Amino acid sequence: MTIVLTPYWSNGVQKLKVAPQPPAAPKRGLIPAAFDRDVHTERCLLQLRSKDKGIEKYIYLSYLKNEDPAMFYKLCLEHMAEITPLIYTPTVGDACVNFSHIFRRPEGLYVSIKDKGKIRDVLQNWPRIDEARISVVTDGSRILGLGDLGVNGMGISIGKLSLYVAGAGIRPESTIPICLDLGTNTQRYLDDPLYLGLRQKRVSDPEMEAFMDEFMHEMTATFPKLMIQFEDFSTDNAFKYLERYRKQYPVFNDDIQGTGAVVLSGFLNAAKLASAASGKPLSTHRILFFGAGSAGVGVASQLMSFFTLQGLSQEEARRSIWLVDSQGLVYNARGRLAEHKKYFSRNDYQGPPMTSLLDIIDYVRPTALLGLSTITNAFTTEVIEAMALINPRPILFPLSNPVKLSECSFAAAVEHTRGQVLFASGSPFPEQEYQGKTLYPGQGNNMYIFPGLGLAAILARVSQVTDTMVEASSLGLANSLTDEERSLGLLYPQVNRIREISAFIAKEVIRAAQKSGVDRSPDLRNKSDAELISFINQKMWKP
Ligand SMILES: NC(=O)C1=CN([C@@H]2O[C@H](COP(=O)(O)OP(=O)(O)OC[C@H]3O[C@@H](n4cnc5c(N)ncnc54)[C@H](OP(=O)(O)O)[C@@H]3O)[C@@H](O)[C@H]2O)C=CC1
Ligand SMILES: CC(=O)C(=O)O
Ligand SMILES: [Mg+2]
Repeated sequence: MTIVLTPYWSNGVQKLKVAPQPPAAPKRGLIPAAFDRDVHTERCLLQLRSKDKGIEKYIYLSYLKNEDPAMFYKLCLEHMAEITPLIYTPTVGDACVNFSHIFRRPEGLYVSIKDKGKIRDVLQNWPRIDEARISVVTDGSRILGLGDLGVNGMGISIGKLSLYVAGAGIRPESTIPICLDLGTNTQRYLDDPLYLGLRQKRVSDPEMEAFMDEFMHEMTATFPKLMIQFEDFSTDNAFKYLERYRKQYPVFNDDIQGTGAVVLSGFLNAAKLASAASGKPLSTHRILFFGAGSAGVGVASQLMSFFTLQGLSQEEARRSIWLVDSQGLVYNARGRLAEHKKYFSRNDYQGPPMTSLLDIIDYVRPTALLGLSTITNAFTTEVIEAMALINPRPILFPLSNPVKLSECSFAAAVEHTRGQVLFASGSPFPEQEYQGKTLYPGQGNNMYIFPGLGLAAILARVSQVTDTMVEASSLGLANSLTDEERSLGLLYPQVNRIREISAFIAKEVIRAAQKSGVDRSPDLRNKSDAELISFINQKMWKP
């Protein structure tokens, strides 16, 4: 099927034309004599590879996506490991920072505080209302670890949705990237004549709240079959709006829940290998979080709820987790704490503030150190060596994005643990040779989770996203490692299998939705697992 998108900014007419199958042959003279679609795939790849800089490759791929979406997604699927870092982290970080400068043409929906009171009118301008199934919504206030990028955050919604299409076969015309323009507190953007957003500071909390209530209400009224992913909201708002809407609308927060799921999955696979080396069971793990924001606390909560399922009491599970923030170890006697840190705040430490990560490691003696802090190279040589001294196979997950903010590189982790590290990072690192052996880094990034989770939510037409669905996505991912991948010591499956993995995750999530009673596709209940997988595969859009 050929999809022809009429440029909707050109004449105010917004429509999608779906050409009948098979597409009409091109008119004579409009295509060169030797043009061949397969050869053209190679041509596009060569053009992409001829560019030196990541950002140039990003711009080329954006152009390709707009001009020839089928070719763009074909390249994504056939060269997933090469292209994902260009359309997503780390390159999407550069693209967002420079979004107003590299901007070519509008893509997605911009809803601003000036639209308050008439948000429905704005949403109704979307050209593909009936097809809309999934939206990634950001307010640009915490894009990756890069801070408040204002309306430039649109790049992250676009990037995540490209992965929905490539990774789970969501139809391209069913996706809506949205950036809410509520101002920005980043002065250099306010001063930049090319900046594309409103030139005002961020609105107050009550103003944002009223805006968000109207926005969510109108989204559901306009797009009744839409699933919403909240992305890269600043910490307080990430927690606040997830809690506010999660029982009312089909919505999830990728940074809290998607990250929780992906890290639990990698942790489980790492913990098996660590336990095999130490002889200690899963219940004895001690997990230190360096970074206690939306991602850190989201992951801590996910690990904790898994531990309780494994038979630990609530208190035992809570006590296996320590948080560190910009002020050091998080503990009750330290004084006033942000709401989201309170649950994991320690009540068993009374001393003076403990700020050095080395001291904290010495005190906690963690089996796993997880970085979600945005602090580049916070896992110094000494920190990595300290972890290796305590553990035969230390678990080190520097998860901050993009790659320049990673708490350590894979090379450093391998070198300072003498090849024993169990490693996953948020952005990709190259493999390493160590003593004649190739070691592979894991990529602990929510991109393994949200495509399958979102696809399941769409197919089962869920009314809400439950904790059990998120957990099912995590266990589905953990269980999708093949024997070959396990024998290579991988913690996550190879990304070129993403569609197969997404289908498996989607099946698990649909089953969890059915158990929770939040599904609204009764037909899927009668399908066997094999039938369900085959149904999911058949529903995936293929370029
Ligand atoms: N791999 C993945 O899939 C994902 C990765 N991430 C990455 O995680 C990172 C954090 O995201 P998020 O949690 O939303 O951001 P937040 O801003 O909510 O959290 C950052 C945390 O790091 C802490 N921190 C800052 N400076 C230091 C320091 N010097 N020492 C110790 N802790 C410090 C902050 O402390 P304080 O609370 O005191 O300010 C805060 O707790 C980002 O880089 C993001 O890209 C996020 C989601 C998914
Ligand atoms: C991966 C992701 O969601 C983040 O870094 O924010
Ligand atoms: Mg994010």
